[in-house]
Amino acid sequence: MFTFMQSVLVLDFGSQYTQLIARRIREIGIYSEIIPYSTPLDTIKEHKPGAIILSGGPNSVYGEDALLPDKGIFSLGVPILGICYGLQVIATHFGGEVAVSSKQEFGRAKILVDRENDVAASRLFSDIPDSDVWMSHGDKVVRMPEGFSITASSGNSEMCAIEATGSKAALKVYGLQFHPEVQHSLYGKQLLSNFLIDIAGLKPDWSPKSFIEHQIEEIRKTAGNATVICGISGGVDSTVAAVLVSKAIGKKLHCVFVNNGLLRKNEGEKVMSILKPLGLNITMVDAEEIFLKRLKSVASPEKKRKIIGRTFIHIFEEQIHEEKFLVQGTLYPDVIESVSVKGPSETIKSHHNVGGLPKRMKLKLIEPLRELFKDEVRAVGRELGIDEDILMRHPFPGPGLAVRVLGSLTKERLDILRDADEIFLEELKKQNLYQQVWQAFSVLLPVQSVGVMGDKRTYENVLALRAVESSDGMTADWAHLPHEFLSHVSNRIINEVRGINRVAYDISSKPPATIEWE
Ligand SMILES: Nc1ncnc2c1ncn2[C@@H]1O[C@H](COP(=O)(O)OP(=O)(O)OP(=O)(O)O)[C@@H](O)[C@H]1O
Ligand SMILES: O=c1[nH]c(=O)c2[nH+]cn([C@@H]3O[C@H](COP(=O)(O)O)[C@@H](O)[C@H]3O)c2[nH]1
Ligand SMILES: NC(=O)CC[C@H](N)C(=O)O
Ligand SMILES: [Mg+2]
Repeated sequence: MFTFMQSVLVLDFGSQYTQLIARRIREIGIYSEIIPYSTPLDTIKEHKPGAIILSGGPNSVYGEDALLPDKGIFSLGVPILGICYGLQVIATHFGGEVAVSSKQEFGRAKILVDRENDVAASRLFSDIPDSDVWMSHGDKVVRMPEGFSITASSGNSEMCAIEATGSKAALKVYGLQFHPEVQHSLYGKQLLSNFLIDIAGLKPDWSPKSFIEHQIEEIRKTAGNATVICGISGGVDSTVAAVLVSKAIGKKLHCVFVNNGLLRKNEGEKVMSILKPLGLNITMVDAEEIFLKRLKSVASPEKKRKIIGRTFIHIFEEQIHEEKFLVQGTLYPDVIESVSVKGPSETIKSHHNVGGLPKRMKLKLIEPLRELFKDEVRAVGRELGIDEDILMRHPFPGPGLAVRVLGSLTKERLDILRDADEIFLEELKKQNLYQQVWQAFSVLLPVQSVGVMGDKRTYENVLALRAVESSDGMTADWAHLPHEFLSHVSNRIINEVRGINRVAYDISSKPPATIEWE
């Protein structure tokens, strides 16, 4: 939590767009943080927010399952903007009424901005024309709260934008039925900027540089003189986290790179050599034998993940001497997935190698990137002077090739996959396609097929190639790689890799598929 930067708190009522709100705010250059809607007033006050945004959400304010924030937020004197469900919370709090609408509104709608002599009646709408916005609601305000005015309407909801005016104007409370955070709301970002900069008076001073300076200060305060351990994988997140922490505490940071036998071809040496110029204090631990021994004959994807998670812990434990803190490259989407609206009880996904780690080892966490998205982490990495070759690497999951050799693992099958995957990645780089996809890899299927090679019948493995386009890994589309390219890769793999006689290309999107196969 930053207390030294002007921040915006987004109270999460469970909207699918909550992350987008936080992101747009940071694009405007202002630091923002998402917290559960039920956060107590005292905690909210500790954040010293410069503005508060109430997100949308699936519930209805008049229903039994209505989610309501601490009422005290309306007396803090901090400007508040409610979006969709957030607007409905505001309307009912101030004595208005919300009811189910006879016409639901999903998708595009046009708003008419209330104006006097061509000037928007509300500062929120200054320089915003009548324009398209994105709606997603089934309820609407049917009676205005007293002291509020309508500042924009749409065909279906007359009270589409409202705000406290007259004697209540000093409250600085605003509500929007539509979603300014989605791209389809054409002037949405301008509107958020009007709220944050003009109305709340916040300064756009969030940048990778200011982020780094503040983090270094925070990390020094947290770690004091203690030594700190960091699991480093050669991936973007742990590398940026490690460099940032080492800038703060220097050689007191001890990085551990585990070769779990599930890495890509020559990855161990590659990682050690690309990390070398960073001057970090890194120990490479060769744990291939123990990982493969424990994974022997295990075919269930969940069992594999659990064994890998536990074994990572085991290896880290062996490396611990006097360390008190553990650095992790946790990113914002991970945090959001594990802090749901109903609080920590509803964890959606626990990361393979972090789950049990802190509690069991009594290590305290340092997670400097937990507010950022991947592209923001890359921007921070760039500011830290980390090489593009590291920053633009595709994500690689901790369980590695174990979840890409489907079914039982053997070293032989891992090696077949490694050889094929190297050809795929090498060709992507050669043809300048590597940077055009979000992630690309190969999967060895537990299926054999008949082929003919040199007039001889073969009965060998099938390999699937996977390449996806995505912005955060939460949703993804299969990458439409050129047919010529796929044909060339397929040819090379079948000719050069013993044990594969057929190559398939995965054309499933996420959802309903996932990016990895296991
Ligand atoms: N081989 C490894 N050795 C040590 N730590 C690891 C290893 N693989 C993963 N980790 C730890 O697990 C964390 C989560 O892995 P994850 O793959 O999400 O992140 P990353 O590898 O840092 O970045 P990227 O998502 O770009 O691959 C890492 O930040 C790192 O701390
Ligand atoms: O560090 C990780 N530990 C894991 O257990 C894990 N599982 C999936 N992934 C990566 O997350 C993204 C989304 O993957 P899925 O669509 O397969 O869930 C993709 O980028 C996957 O590679 C993982 N990363
Ligand atoms: N997207 C939302 O916030 C929806 C709010 C409320 N449940 C409605 O349907 O109007
Ligand atoms: Mg990784």
